[in-house]
Amino acid sequence: MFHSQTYSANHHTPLPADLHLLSVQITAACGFPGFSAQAGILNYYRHDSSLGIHVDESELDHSRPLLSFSFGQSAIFLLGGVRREDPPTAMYMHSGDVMVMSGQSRLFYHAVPRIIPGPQGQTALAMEGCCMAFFSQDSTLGGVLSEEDWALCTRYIQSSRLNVTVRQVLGPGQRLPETPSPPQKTDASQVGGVPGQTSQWRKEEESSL
Ligand SMILES: O=C(O)CCC(=O)C(=O)O
Ligand SMILES: [Fe+2]
Repeated sequence: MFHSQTYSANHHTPLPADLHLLSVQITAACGFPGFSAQAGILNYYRHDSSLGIHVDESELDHSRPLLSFSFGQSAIFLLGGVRREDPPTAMYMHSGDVMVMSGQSRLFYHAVPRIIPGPQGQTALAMEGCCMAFFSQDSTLGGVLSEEDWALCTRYIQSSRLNVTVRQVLGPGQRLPETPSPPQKTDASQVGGVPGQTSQWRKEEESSL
């Protein structure tokens, strides 16, 4: 079952600057200027993983779009409606796909019931196309990954799916409460991060569909 999360003003790791810029550019191109990428959540899926039905409503401002980037193996994504019982539309999410949930769909129920192998060869290609650019020399993360680490990531993504969602948490004039939760685990997202923007890590959990 998916548990709701809360954002904290005092416990966060910075969001990678590249991911921030990419999110701002995609949302602007989709007609949503002024988006601020304030939080990121990473979902790791093995071949037998799933994500239960939920609505992303932990953010304080729901009027801003939510972006979802997919890498590695494919997924079946179910997009429902505002009510849990609304019949869902099933769609594939392949490596390199970006989904923008905006307007009404920002608060639609959704779930990931199945991970399926990506189209032959496309996983590796999308990895190269998307992630090489992400970790390129021009990038703030450039040079961070050794060849050995890169080989490890490539192997990992050949049997797993990685999904990154990027959200704007606060509307104009809104502030996060300070919370006493323990500091989050540190990771590569701290390199070249955007101060004041959050990166959270969520392990996927079994579906309750
Ligand atoms: O993995 C996905 O495609 C969906 C992730 C998701 O719904 C979320 O992070 O809230
Ligand atoms: Fe979600």
